[in-house]
Amino acid sequence: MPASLPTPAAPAQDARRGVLAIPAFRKLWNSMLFSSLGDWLGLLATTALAQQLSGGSYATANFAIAGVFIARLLPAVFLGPIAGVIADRFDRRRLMVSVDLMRAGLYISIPIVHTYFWLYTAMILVECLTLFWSPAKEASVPNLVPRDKLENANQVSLLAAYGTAPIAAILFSLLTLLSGAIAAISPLLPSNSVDIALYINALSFLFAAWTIRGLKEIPKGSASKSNKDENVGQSLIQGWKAVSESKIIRGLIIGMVGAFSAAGAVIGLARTFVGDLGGGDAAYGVLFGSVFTGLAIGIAFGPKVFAQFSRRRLFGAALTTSGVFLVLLALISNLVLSVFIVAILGAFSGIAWVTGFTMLGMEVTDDVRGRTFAFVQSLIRITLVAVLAIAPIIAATIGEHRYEFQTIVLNYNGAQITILIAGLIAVLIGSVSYHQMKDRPTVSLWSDILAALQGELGAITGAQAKGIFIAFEGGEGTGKSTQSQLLAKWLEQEGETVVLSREPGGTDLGKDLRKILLGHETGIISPRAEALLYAADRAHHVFSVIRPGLDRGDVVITDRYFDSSAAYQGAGRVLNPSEVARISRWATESLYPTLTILIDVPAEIGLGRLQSRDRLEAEPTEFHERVRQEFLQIAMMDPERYFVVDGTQTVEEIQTQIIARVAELPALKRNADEPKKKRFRK
Ligand SMILES: Nc1ncnc2c1ncn2[C@@H]1O[C@H](COP(=O)(O)OP(=O)(O)OP(=O)(O)O)[C@@H](O)[C@H]1O
Ligand SMILES: Cc1cn([C@H]2C[C@H](O)[C@@H](COP(=O)(O)O)O2)c(=O)[nH]c1=O
Repeated sequence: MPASLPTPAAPAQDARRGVLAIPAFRKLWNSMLFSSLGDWLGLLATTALAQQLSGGSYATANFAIAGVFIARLLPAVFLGPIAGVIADRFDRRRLMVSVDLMRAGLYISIPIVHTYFWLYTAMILVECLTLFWSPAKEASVPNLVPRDKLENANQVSLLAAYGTAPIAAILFSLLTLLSGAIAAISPLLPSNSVDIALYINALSFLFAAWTIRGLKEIPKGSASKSNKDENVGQSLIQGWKAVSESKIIRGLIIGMVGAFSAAGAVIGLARTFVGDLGGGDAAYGVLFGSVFTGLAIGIAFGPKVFAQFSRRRLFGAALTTSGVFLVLLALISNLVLSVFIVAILGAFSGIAWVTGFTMLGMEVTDDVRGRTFAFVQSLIRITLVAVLAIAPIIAATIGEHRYEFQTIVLNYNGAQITILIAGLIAVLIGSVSYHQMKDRPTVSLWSDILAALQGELGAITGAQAKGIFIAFEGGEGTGKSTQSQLLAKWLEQEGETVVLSREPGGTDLGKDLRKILLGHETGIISPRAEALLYAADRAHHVFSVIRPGLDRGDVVITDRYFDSSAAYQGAGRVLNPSEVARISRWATESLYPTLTILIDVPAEIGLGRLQSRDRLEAEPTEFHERVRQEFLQIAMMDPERYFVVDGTQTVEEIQTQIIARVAELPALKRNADEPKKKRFRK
């Protein structure tokens, strides 16, 4: 126990506003906001233009739209990694201003030239330029924002990048509806909504150039060298080597690639799909906007709504649900319903997206995390290009079909059928992912969803810690103290710094609470008061011993933690274990152990090993048997985080099994020294 209390982390509530309060960053953010809005508008306009230029041919329209997406993605596949290195060699502010001016010029030229050739050429050039702009921007942010606000800066940057998509969609739809009125104001103004959108896009880049020009805070000269000098091929090979060892990561990547394939099919076919349903550019804008609105809702609220749900299950389940809605989208030929369906589809895709990336960050160890992300991103780009190229070919090959059943006439065109196939593939991949990563095999998905919505047991939501946190749990006399001491010794021999503590009583305050809680002289305490006293001990233990130890990178072992409360005060005292667990989650700010070792012994045997009995140990055997069953239930819910060991074996046998399990933990020094072995949680 440290002599003085650690300084608590500052509450993060105001952090997002904080970063935008920095004037230089706010200026850069404003420019990002406008150029992202313009960019989305440009994307909608160029796809609509591609369709206009097709002259009404179904096949040509599909290929033309796909061409726009491919033109936008292809440069990133080949030029992405090199562009970062080149950008680092130039003065960042000048580079960004020049790129913005050139992008503006290119967007102005598209409606003037008005040919397919120039549309694609301009798109490729814009993308190439953006590949130089983005690393220059990334490198500039740390110059404008203090280190501790970098994460918030990333959050608000993402908000600018994706949050503007639905606004652009609304704007595009409005432009389509108001283009006639705009042209009536003056003959000099363009009458075509696509042209207007492209000019607005150009203006947004001019605004960005003007803003960045005034950002004197960006230091002159070239940026420091980034670590992006691996090409896509190398990144793929290195990344695959790193991830191929883990079933979970494989499941995750299969799922993410599946999600992006389905998304690619929808994006690539959306314009023709809308056309098939009788909609025009305005409807396309609305549909596009509702996907992104759904996506934003999924990203923002999904993790909160499903906070108590196993992330692994959530990922597969969300992906499968998106697939189901994709199938519905293809089958229901109704434009209005489609808008709602794509919003829900987008929300579940958003949940899968955010859960997938969060898990990737959590499941992969620090030394290979960057590489794994680079691998996944390269794979996603390649998948998107492939799907955007293949989906329209399939749609065009299927062509337009009309089915008549007596009085009912059904029109199913290539776009719908391709979306249907994409939906079925998403359902299939989602189910594979779900089964690859499924935890808690004995708990049904439905009961898990219900429990999660009620805020029950089971999820891993706490902030990431640097060190390793191991908890020992079990009934009385099961051998927790014996085994935790033996494990601490073994870990120290392995070169780890170990903090061995216990509950109740791991702090000075806790020692006093322990006396109250376990002393016979205390007599009967109300079960709720008892639960709160244990929670108070735990809150202070986490705050002053466990968290600081983990922040230092130590291995923290605790003899009992929050499952004891769910078992003793919940099942033992017959309170609701879920409610008791909720108090513990609040007390610990959802700090979950990396691994919980449950030593299981029939209550009678454990009690028989004790020399004397304290206030709780003195409870009847039935009380302790309820406690034992609750522990077993909790462990069954999350078999990957719990290791249940039969405590009736000899001390040595138990110790060998515990060491074998702990030795697998990827964050142990011994595993970091042997990078080829056991890098991931299995
Ligand atoms: N595997 C075992 N077989 C037989 N006896 C054991 C075994 N492990 C521990 N013991 C003995 O049982 C008693 C209780 O062990 P220990 O204190 O390690 O258990 P505990 O789970 O921490 O108990 P409590 O919950 O009461 O603190 C001790 O006398 C210990 O020597
Ligand atoms: C943490 C915790 C503990 N208890 C009970 C379980 C035991 O009877 C004692 C602790 O004694 P030990 O010898 O240190 O195992 O307290 C509980 O009822 N609730 C809890 O949260």
